[in-house]
Amino acid sequence: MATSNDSYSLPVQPVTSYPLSILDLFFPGLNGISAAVRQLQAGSSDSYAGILCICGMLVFLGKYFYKHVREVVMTYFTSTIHVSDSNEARDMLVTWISTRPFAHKVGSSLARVGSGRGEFEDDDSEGDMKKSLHYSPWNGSFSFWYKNRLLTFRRMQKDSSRSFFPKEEISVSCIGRSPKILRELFSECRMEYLKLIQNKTSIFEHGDCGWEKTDTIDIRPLDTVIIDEKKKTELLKDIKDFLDPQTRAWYSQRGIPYRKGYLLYGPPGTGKSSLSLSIAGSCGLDIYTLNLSTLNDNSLRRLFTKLPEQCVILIEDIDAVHATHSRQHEPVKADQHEIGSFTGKNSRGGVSLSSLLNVLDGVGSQEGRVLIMSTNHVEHLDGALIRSGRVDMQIELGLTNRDINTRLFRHIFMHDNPSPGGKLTDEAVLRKLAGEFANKVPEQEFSPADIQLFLRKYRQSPHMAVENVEEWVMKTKDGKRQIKSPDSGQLYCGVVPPPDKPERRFTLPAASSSSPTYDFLTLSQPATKSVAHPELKIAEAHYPGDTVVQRRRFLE
Ligand SMILES: Nc1ncnc2c1ncn2[C@@H]1O[C@H](COP(=O)(O)OP(=O)(O)OP(=O)(O)O)[C@@H](O)[C@H]1O
Repeated sequence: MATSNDSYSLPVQPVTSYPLSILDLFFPGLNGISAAVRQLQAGSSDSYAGILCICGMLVFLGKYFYKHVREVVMTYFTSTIHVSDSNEARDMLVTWISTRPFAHKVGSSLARVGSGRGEFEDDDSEGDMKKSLHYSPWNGSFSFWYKNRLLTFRRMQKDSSRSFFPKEEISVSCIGRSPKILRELFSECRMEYLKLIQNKTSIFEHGDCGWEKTDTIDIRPLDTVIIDEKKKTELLKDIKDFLDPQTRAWYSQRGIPYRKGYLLYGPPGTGKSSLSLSIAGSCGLDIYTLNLSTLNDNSLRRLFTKLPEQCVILIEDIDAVHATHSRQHEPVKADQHEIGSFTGKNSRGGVSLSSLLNVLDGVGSQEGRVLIMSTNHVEHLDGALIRSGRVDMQIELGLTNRDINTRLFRHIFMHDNPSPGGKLTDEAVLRKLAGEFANKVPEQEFSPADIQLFLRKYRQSPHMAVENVEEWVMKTKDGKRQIKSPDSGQLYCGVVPPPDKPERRFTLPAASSSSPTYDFLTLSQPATKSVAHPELKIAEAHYPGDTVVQRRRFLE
């Protein structure tokens, strides 16, 4: 009986060998395998079990061998360059890799709809822009030849359990201790990338880990922003002069902080954002947009320290946050100078005015940056925020006058816009029509956005635009006329519905509530002022008694 039992089970024999126990510390599981091998040697198992044991042993040792040899090779015989997820070096490398034929053949790819950060476009979607697919190598590694050297590209998803957005680890390695070939590769990636983003403006927003590029758009030519030419030229000259390398030396020799600040102010739709984008593009600078209401003092400081040497920082609607408001007209309460106190969204405490002033021109403030702040209410801003030194130039962008109306007309009906009756090539006709149009539009009544919206409707026919403008003026003025509120005596403005939509009423929420998306049109609650930007799909209301600006998207 005892004999038959022996043939089916491996009697566990005590393993007394000391050295193997110590080895088990380094190679967990090795003890068990060696015991099995010894039993096999002792002839206590059948031949299949023996083969299995040997295979298991080989796999086990092979795994350790490969891991350690790889570690040794990677440490002592290769060079690697890593790129950070949020840095543009990553975009340079992934763009280069993604556009090489070998990248199209890798087994694991990341697919994205829309132009991503360096993905190559699917051949099948060529010509069809709608939801075009883009691919790039993902979660794996592959080798490729570059200048007769074998390089390895690795792109892996990091453990993203603690982050909402998956992060990546990207590197390129080569055999040999010199990273020269890798630097040559990066240099080529950079050159190609610069060519690709030529005539483009990159837009960065802040996320969990600092700045992230969210978009790359074509540079908006300055002549498409129609404002007072003198102001535009003066602004452009001032920024170009500031960016001149000699200016930097001049500033440093005199101990003047090398920074610039501008304030653009005026009613909505007068071109503040458009001018900022266009100026940045014309000067070859990227735009970093700052949303103060999502930040606290620490995150604001961190973001400013991570800004590149030369860039535009854009803070739009700076008056929409309480901390920037003038302290002269109101008693100062503990929380009153905290951004975010209105929305209550910033549970971490918001940004204080002192911190904001500090990052703008304190000791640790970034040199070389161009700050552009925009506001609809310059009168609300704290004097400290816009004092000389912090803001070097204030530019008012106002409602249209005769000159602007004429130029807006000419801009829309430029020669390359064919009219239905043939090409509008006669400059004299265009000049005459523009003059007639401007005569019919009252000055200081409409924003350039209003005028542009009207002209776009008739973009095929300048004649029709001139014919219909008076009616539009009357209707629009009617809609904008001020109405006495029966309840509070506050004045507020009605809002004009888009021409193709029936008027609908909605109730503005109380200033403190966070209301969902809703249709806009006629106010049923008094507000000091309300404005709709049909083009931007936004309605905004300024409440009496406070300076909160409510902006809400309205439905299509
Ligand atoms: N001066 C202008 N020249 C050309 N287009 C303009 C001008 N002003 C406004 N527009 C057009 O109107 C739209 C809104 O403009 P923009 O966002 O620049 O205005 P804004 O002053 O920044 O408004 P807001 O104060 O609401 O942010 C854009 O499509 C822009 O092209």
